[in-house]
Amino acid sequence: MASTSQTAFATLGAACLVYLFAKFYRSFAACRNLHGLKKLPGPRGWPFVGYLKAAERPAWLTYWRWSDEYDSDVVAFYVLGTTVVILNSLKAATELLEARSAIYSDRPTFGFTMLRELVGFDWNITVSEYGPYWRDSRRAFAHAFHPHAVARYRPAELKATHQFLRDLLNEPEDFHGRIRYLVDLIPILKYVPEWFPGAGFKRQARIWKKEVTNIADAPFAAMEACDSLPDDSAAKPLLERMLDSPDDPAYARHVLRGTLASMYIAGADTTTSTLATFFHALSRHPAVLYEAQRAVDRVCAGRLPTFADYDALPYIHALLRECLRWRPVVPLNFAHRATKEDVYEGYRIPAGALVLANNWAIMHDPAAYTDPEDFNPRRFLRVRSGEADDDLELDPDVRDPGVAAFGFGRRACPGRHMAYESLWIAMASVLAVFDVLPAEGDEGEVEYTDGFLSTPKPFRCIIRPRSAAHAKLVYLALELDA
Ligand code: HEM
Repeated sequence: MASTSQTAFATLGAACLVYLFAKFYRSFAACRNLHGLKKLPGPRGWPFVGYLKAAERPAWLTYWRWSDEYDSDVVAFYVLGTTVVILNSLKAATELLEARSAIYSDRPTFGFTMLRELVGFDWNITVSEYGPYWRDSRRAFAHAFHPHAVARYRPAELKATHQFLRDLLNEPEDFHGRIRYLVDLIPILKYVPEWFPGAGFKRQARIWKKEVTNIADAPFAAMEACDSLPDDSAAKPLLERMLDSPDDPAYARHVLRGTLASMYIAGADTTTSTLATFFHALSRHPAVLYEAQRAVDRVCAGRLPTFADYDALPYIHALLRECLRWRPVVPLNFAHRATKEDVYEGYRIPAGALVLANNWAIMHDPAAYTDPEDFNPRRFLRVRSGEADDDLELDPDVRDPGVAAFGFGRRACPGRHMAYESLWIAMASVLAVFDVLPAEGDEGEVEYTDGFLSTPKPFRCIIRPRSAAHAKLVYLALELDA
């Protein structure tokens, strides 16, 4: 006779099966035609479970191809009870994620339970639900990183850039290691100890939890240990804000701790990867290097660039835009979750659907960018009217890739202004001093990772000063900074 425990397990198992069947059936039924609305086109998969096949990698290219196959800029598939919607055009992404951001600003729970609950990652605003904690953390971010606030970090960015140039003079072959200096430019991270793990860590949940707690604690503890924070620290406005809200100091502390750590998690690899793309692109496109150097020389002959040159160097803005566009570090935008059922052009988007903008497709759209696979900063420039051929300005008719590179709506990247400015000064300064050339035997295309973030795999290039006089500019600038 079966034991009581066997019977209990069998009953429990049957109940689970019935529950799962009912859940899948409900979700499956939910994604069929309702109220006369059309069902989003896309691969169908199996009854109840849906499309279980892993998309051919990189996923953003596969999803983009589906737009041709199904003749629609919005495609969808259904997997284990969840509808995943891919937006392959800027029109669809802005219409849904920006214009209707009241509906599309949540993050998925599906797949994130482990991160949030088991690993204790719930303080990270990138994955946090659209609720009070997220709102408070975003407010804190806005306080430190709104477009006007970021100007306060410019002196620190300039000094750090000069030190970076010195490191490139001394150890040009270690440029991969050296571009990590950008992480220190996320200003509070000056107080983060060196052992601090990178965003790419991958271990089991048990080990993670300890590390994740460290990540959240380290910047905050380091900040608290400082008697007084310098003005160029992003933590300073955040701390002042916390002191301004004495109602619930423990909660304010919790928000601040999570906000500081989120800056590192979301800001480190994204920024350094864009700078690595800059070295990659320059080393493979000597004509662009030459043109960019000429543009810098015309404005800054005999000195290093500063932020006072920001408007006078449109070529550097074009170059930075092209780096963000050509090899986007977030090719498939982080998923937004629909909190309500919605209708887009007669198609039904069920509540709970995950909606992903295909940033790659938007930034390689041939209707917006001619020959999108070419690396060509000139696409963003036009000759200033009535001026000489080399007097260029940004062409307002060419779509700024920033509309997609930093995401959409209420979840759009809050660090974008700081990231943009620190990359701009780094690129202008490198061009003022260095030639960037392919290393012998390493002239081909560089491979990129195809995960959550797409970053260049290690590659070699030659970074050498344009002349002794150019190298001297770096030492002069360092003396002035001291
Ligand atoms: C080149 C550099 C960067 C790029 C390309 C980039 C791109 C992005 C993208 C595509 C998103 C997703 C937006 C969405 O879901 O719609 C995002 C989110 C985010 N980024 Fe950035 N980012 C960069 C640098 C930074 C920096 C320097 C910081 C911090 C100082 C930062 C902090 C964040 C945070 C906290 C989020 C999550 C926002 C939320 O969920 O509400 N990022 N970023």
